[in-house]
Amino acid sequence: LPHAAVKRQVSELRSSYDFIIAGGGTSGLTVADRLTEAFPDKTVLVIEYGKVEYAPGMFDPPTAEWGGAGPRAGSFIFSSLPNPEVKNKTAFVLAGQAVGGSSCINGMFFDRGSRHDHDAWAKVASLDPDTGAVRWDWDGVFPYYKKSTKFTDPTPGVVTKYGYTWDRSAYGGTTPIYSSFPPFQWGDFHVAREAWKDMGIRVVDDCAGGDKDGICWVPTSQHPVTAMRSHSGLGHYADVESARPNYDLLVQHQVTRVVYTDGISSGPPLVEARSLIDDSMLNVTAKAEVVISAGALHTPTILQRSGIGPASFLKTADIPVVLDLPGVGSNFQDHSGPRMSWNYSRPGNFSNTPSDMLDPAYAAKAVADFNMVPALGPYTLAMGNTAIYVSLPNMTADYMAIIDKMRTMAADDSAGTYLPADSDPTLIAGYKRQLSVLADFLSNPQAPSLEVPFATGTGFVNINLHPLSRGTVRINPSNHLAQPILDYRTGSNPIDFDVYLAHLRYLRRTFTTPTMQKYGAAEVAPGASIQSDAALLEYTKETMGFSYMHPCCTAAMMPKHLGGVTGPDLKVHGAPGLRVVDISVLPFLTSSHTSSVAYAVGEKAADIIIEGWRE
Ligand SMILES: Cc1cc2nc3c(=O)[nH]c(=O)nc-3n(C[C@H](O)[C@H](O)[C@H](O)COP(=O)(O)OP(=O)(O)OC[C@H]3O[C@@H](n4cnc5c(N)ncnc54)[C@H](O)[C@@H]3O)c2cc1C
Repeated sequence: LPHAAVKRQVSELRSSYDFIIAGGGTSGLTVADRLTEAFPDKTVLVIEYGKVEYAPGMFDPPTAEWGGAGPRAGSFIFSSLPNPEVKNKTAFVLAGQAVGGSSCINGMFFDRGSRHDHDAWAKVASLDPDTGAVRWDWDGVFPYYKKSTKFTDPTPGVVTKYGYTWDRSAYGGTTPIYSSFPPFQWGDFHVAREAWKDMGIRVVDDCAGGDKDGICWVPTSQHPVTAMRSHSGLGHYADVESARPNYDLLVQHQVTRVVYTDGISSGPPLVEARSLIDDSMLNVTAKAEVVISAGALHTPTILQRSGIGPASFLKTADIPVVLDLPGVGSNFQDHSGPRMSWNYSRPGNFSNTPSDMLDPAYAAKAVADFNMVPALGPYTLAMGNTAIYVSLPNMTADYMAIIDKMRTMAADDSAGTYLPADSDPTLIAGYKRQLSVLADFLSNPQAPSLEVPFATGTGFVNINLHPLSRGTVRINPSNHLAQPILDYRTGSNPIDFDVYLAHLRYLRRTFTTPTMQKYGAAEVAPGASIQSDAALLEYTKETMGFSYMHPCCTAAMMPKHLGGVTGPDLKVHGAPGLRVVDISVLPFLTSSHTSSVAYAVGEKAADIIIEGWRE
């Protein structure tokens, strides 16, 4: 690391910093990179729980067990509370614990939110562009999606082979967070795509430009030549090109609290951290601001330990209330959905398929191919590159029954009964606002409700992009420094089950398309015998994937009277000198995987902060 200082010892730290960033993950390092670049005379300290990993590709596919349970190094591993609505099952969730955060361990699927997500986000957050408010609608965020990644065209040979399409006008960034298409697809990559075309789903050249209802090729966050994972620990730290003596990183420290020494109006707060090596504590002073970027599962823990959160909960956890902010750790969401599978009675002669990786000779060649320059072979594929995004109106003629239920719930007093019992009235008001905006959103034929990604083989992952159930992330009252308690509450709003069923009924049509029938496709799960709503509901509960590793929204950007935690400038309501910049600030999930959103939030936040401090 020739240009950036890695601080491992407390004695190496400066006596104070201009900016302190709690969490060196996807968003946090984006902000650190931009601030140190914009202000060479101001110092920035990032305090990160995990380790710094020098070698690009530390978490790349060749080091992982093929087809295994996925990466574990550099991860927080969670098991949620049992879900009463879903047979008391628990969610298995990972989050990144390394310099680079979850971008070090994610599936590298690099799609973006749709324009309708961001326009709805701005509505929920009560942002009216005509009033001069910071814009988080599509026009306000699209430039930051563009800025946040460097896209490289695939080679002509690869384009001809797989038919990749893209729209150059959706890109244009130069920062070394790479986005590219892999030089490999499994032999059956075209089957699901063709079947979906049979169903009338439109083909979109590139979904990165905001319009993503259709079949899309989705780039991978990987280097265009080496196919190595591109993550923020590289692109916004180790690979930063210019010298940055003002950019310090303290690793293996847990930010425990922010402390307002002279009361809440005395910001910026001190930052208190604990060494994970010897348990010693330290305080660091921020002269300008503190930015919390610890991700959706840990940002609320830092706030709650600091006495910033729902007063009723803080009291039960024996934490003095510094600021009653009911939204901290509320509004917890993740993508979820049941799976489907089928088999073929006349399988195509596809060369090659994932089962070839069970052949040691093929697997060894795959590793050798990946290590070539340029990289080749199956390991360049990460988790796949194709997906459909489908709206409710394009899925079922009955969609208005779902929308009407949402509108009724948003308008009457029942909404609160679907939130945790101790929810503050402001949270209920905010939830009603969300239901109302999401009802408009989901009735829009261009706004996706279902995503099916990674479609090769004989199984589908069905993602409900906009679940209505809301959970909580709270510190463990009996051990504040332990990992937080995740209460997913999946299915606590019963309308979600209507949506899962609509998705299943729609998607099972895939198996009867001419393309699938050419190979003798037959549905295995749910299976031909599972037809009634009751049977499908039972199937859904049995096979539900609770988390597609996109936890979000636990410090939502909404007004305080609607249960929000941050304003459009990412400042925590009522807490001077303190911002949250990470995936926690989303009011609700975007129609996408979330790393691109975390980068875009980081880029936009950095511009807001720079603007505020430019002399
Ligand atoms: C297994 C997995 C697969 C995924 N697959 C995809 C995918 O294919 N495509 C996609 O777009 N998205 C995917 N995601 C989601 C995406 O990567 C995340 O939403 C995004 O990276 C989150 O960014 P963030 O900045 O909010 O948090 P993170 O990047 O997680 O950063 C938070 C950082 O804070 C640190 N931290 C936590 N607590 C403290 C503390 N108290 N003190 C100091 N530091 C702390 C953590 O160690 C971490 O480095 C996946 C996520 C996971 C975990």
